[in-house]
Parts: sequence; C-alpha cells; structure tokens
Amino acid sequence: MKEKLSIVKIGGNIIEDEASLSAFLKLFSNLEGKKILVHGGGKRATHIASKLGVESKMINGRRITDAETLEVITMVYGGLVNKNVVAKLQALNTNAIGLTGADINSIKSDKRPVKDIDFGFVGDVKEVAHNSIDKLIQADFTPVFCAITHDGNGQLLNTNADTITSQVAVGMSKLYETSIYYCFELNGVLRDINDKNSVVKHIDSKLYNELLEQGIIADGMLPKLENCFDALRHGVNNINMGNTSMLTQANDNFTTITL
Ligand SMILES: Nc1ncnc2c1ncn2[C@@H]1O[C@H](COP(=O)(O)OP(=O)(O)O)[C@@H](O)[C@H]1O
Ligand SMILES: CC(=O)N[C@@H](CCC(=O)OP(=O)(O)O)C(=O)O
Repeated sequence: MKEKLSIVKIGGNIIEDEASLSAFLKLFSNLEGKKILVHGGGKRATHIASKLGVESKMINGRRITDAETLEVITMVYGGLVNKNVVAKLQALNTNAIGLTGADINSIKSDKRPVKDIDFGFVGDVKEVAHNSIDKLIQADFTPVFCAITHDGNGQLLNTNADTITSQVAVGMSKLYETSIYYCFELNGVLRDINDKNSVVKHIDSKLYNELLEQGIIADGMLPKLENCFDALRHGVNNINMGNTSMLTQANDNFTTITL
C-alpha cells in the first residue's frame, strides 16, 4: 500500500488575515504525516499592484498577466507571501522550503495560447517533477509552493493556485495515496451562500451538474470544482473543501468530493 501524502491549499482570504493565517499554520504544522502546502495570494497581489499603479483584471477567475503584472506577482507570491509563510512555519518547527515551479524544475507549464482572450503570462501546467519533489519530502522538508510556474525557457508564468494544487497532487499520486484539502474562509460548498450552515457534505459528478445548473456553484468555486474532478479522474484519492479546522479530527462539517 502507498504511503499517505496531504496537499493543503490556502487561499487569499486566509493569507490576508494575520490571525487566520497563524491559526492555520499551527494546524498545518501539527498535521501528521508527509505534506505539501500550496498558497495563493491573489488579493495581496491586487492590493500591491494598485499601490504601484498597476491595474488588475480577472477573467473567468484568472488574472490577465501582462509584463508589469508578472513582475508584481513574482514579488508578491514568490517573495512576500512565500517567504513569510516559510518563516512562520520554521517558527513552528516545520522545516519548510519555499518553491516556485522553476525551483528544482518542479512545475513546467505552457503559456496559455491566445484564443478569444489573451491572458498574457499565464501558464497551464504540463509537467510535475514528482520524483524531484519527493526528494525534498524524503529528506523531511515540507515544500511550500506559490502560484508561479515556468516554461523551461527562462519564462516565469502565473498559474492559479488551485490548479497548482490539483496538478501537484496528480503528479504525487504516482508515488503516494494523495488527499487534497482546499482551505478557504467558508465551511465548504454551501447550498445557500448566505447561510454558513448550509454545507453540502458530499458532492459527486451528478450532484455537481445539478448544483451547476441551479447556479449554486459560481465565481471562484467554478474553477475550484473543475480542478477537483480533473484531479480525481487522474489518480488523486481524496478531496476535501472547507475551513481550516477540517485539518483536525474535531470538525466533520466540510465538503468531500468524489467522482
Ligand atoms: N456554493 C458556494 N459555496 C461556497 N463558496 C462559493 C459558492 N459559490 C461561489 N463561491 C465562492 O467561491 C469562493 C472561493 O473560491 P476562491 O475565491 O477561489 O477562494 P480562495 O482563493 O480563497 O481559495 C468563496 O469565497 C465564495 O465567494
Ligand atoms: C492565473 C491566475 O489567476 N493566478 C492567480 C494566482 C494566485 C491565486 O490563485 O491566489 P488565490 O488562491 O488566493 O486566489 C492570480 O494571480 O490571482
């Protein structure tokens, strides 16, 4: 039987709130077994871009990334957010190593081809170096990925953090039994976005299509769930979505996704 590996993702709203981030990192540090962290930071990038006079534009949950925006996200994701998260994990005795997809050639992507929309320097993942990432894990380091990949020809590319999570999980599932935990500010996928207690505890493909038709799944949840089903079809074993306390045994109020 394969050993277990947890891939945990935190989104922008948790990163923005100092108390939530600290609480999350404590839970993550205490999580038993081998693990990887992936963080977003879209909100921080938008904030800092605006301070620098760079306008932010999102289409279908993806950031239009021109050359200036790429500079901002490289500084924010690869520097500010990633290094702070790593330092905080070190303070909790988790021996974290911060990475972009260029580091140890871990995640290669292709610049998204221009069709109706030119997303600019946005990358679609094509290759995850699962054996190289595993060398870090086997040496007892905890990889912390930000939302940046590279094309192998010296170009950094912006890649949605949910997609990095599912693609890294797919790659690592060649070696491990993989579980994804998408941590965000809500308790899970909600039937009524205004009622935090309306968590849909289990979503399979059939219910997913029903919720889509009813318009219950919208905005940031659309690409998130798309990524989930893609990951499940490609070898990932378990996917959970909810607030950070789902990393403890005490909370069973979150969403589990199956095929
Ligand atoms: N049915 C739903 N249940 C929960 N969240 C939903 C739902 N439909 C849309 N959303 C939105 O999806 C968002 C989460 O996705 P996203 O913005 O990508 O989060 P993050 O980047 O923080 O992980 C929530 O903040 C919420 O506004
Ligand atoms: C291409 C693309 O859209 N990349 C995202 C990467 C950051 C991210 O995914 O952050 P959250 O998880 O906090 O939303 C962006 O720049 O917003």
